[in-house]
Amino acid sequence: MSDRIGLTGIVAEACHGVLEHEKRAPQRFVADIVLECDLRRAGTDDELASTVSYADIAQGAYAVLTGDSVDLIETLAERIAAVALAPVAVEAVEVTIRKPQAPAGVPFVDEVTGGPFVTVRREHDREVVIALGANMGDRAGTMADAVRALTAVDGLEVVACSPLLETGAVGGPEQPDYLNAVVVARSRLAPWTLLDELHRIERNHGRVREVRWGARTLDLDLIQVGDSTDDFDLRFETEELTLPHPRAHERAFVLVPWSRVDGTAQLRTAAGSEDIRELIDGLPAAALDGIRPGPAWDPL
Ligand SMILES: Nc1ncnc2c1ncn2[C@@H]1O[C@H](COP(=O)(O)OP(=O)(O)OP(=O)(O)O)[C@@H](O)[C@H]1O
Ligand SMILES: Nc1nc2c(c(=O)[nH]1)N=C(CO)CN2
Repeated sequence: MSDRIGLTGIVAEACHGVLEHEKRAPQRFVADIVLECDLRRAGTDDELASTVSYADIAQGAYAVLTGDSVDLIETLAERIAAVALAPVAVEAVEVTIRKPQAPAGVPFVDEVTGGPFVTVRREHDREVVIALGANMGDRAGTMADAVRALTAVDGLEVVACSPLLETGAVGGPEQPDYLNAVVVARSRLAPWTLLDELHRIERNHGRVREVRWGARTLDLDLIQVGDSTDDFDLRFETEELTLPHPRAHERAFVLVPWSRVDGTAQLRTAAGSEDIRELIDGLPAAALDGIRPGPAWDPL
């Protein structure tokens, strides 16, 4: 993503360094931070929640610079990168730490821009679970095309894909059976950017939204974003996007293919993290009745 938010020249006097006297006599440290994020949404809705508060990042970085004394500017850069990467909108960060008064045995050009520096770049790599469904047209062909389209999304790396399962339609009007599958991927993208990509792929496959839960050429749902160790980006509730998907826990056509691609997966429900195998075991027998193997495929 080429959109960026920058903070240059955050300056603090602090006691970081390897040498004994650096631990006692404060010297200057300067941090420059570049956040890579998709700013299209914020540019349209004018909402702070769609972007990152640069003041929060600046204060977080300053707290690291003035916090615990460390030996290396690498450590400062790593800690500030972790702070800057935390907001859900941020895809990647670049952090530069300068030490313009460093005791290096040589003069530097000035006391702000000279001296040694380190730059680190870190990007998000969150697990993403995507459910696919189709019950109109060439279902298997469309599903395979959709997986290929997912592999072509910049910032999304498809890791594994479940077998195709044939499932009876749940809810909505009378309609043909579905093919369903689940893809597990990793991504640096913000969840709303991912949703935009899913909608684009749906549109390219003739998806129209007329009847709720009606028949469709292709349906791509974002089931969950983030790993179980994350705690800042797992839950997301806006008008256009709810994460984890609010109906995933009760849908055999999502849970069963997901369990085929990741048998130990957990879904974060309102009740906490739940083993998807336990969720499947808790479904009424009727929910599992209509699920059977679909055609063989190898879309990756
Ligand atoms: N986690 C999510 N994944 C996909 N769409 C979501 C999600 N959360 C909210 N939505 C919103 O739901 C809207 C309707 O999506 P869609 O047409 O795929 O619904 P559906 O498949 O008929 O029903 P369901 O939402 O029960 O799966 C989308 O426009 C999207 O903005
Ligand atoms: N079997 C099956 N039933 C559904 C499906 C689906 O993918 N498979 N999707 C729905 C809305 O997303 C509603 N009902």
